[in-house]
Amino acid sequence: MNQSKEQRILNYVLQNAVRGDPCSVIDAIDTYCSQKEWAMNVGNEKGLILDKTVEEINPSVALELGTYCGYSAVRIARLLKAGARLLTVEFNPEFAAIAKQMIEFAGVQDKVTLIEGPSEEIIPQLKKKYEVDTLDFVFVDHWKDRYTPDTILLQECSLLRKGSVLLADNIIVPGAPEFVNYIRNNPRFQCTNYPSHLEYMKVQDAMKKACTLQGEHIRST
Ligand SMILES: CCNc1ncnc2c1ncn2[C@@H]1O[C@H](/C=C/CNC(=O)c2cc(-c3ccc(F)cc3)cc(O)c2O)[C@@H](O)[C@H]1O
Ligand SMILES: [Mg+2]
Repeated sequence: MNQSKEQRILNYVLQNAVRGDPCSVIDAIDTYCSQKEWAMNVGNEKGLILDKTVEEINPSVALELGTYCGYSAVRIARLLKAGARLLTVEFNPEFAAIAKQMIEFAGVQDKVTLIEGPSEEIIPQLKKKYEVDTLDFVFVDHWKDRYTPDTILLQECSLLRKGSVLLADNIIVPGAPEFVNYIRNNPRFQCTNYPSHLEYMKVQDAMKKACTLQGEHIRST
């Protein structure tokens, strides 16, 4: 059976990157996906916005929704301080298997917990099963119509505290209009827009950062 695109990306990394060097893995994926086959990794331009956000927050506990091949998991994990961890959620078993190998080859497996399953099932398990108190940082990059329900679910599960930061990819392309509407009109979040370009393309895209202004829904007395 012929290989999947994701398998070809992994093979290119295994043959062209340096084991244990996350930057070489990131560069290899960007090289392959800009020269050979486009793929929906956050890419290097939006990746720099992701890097700066992670460095600014310096999270102890980070969550990623939509691992895909593990590109942004490696990008985030390489910046985490000792003892900090990234939980990344992926429900496609083939992509999860690719991402697992990508994360291990990059040498960041000690910082990354790859959880296979749908976010709507995993998020309610984070506190008890994955020993999460609250999340310092969440990178949202899964199905675009799931950004809003999962942001609501994170709040319902008391996983966001004052100061928790969400960073959402693809605000323009493919777009997440419902999420933009939800987050913009929600007094509990302070938003910042980061115009950029679609990975590997000269097409406008953007990321949106949403900072939580208050954690648990404080009942107004
Ligand atoms: C069901 C919701 N819960 C989920 N739980 C766990 N994993 C999930 C979930 N949804 C989706 N996933 C996984 O996340 C990934 C999906 C990401 C969706 N992303 C996009 O569609 C996307 C698409 C584009 C794009 C842009 C322009 C185009 F012309 C074509 C595509 C660019 C991007 O940066 C994107 O992120 C997959 O690995 C999928 O298996
Ligand atoms: Mg994306």
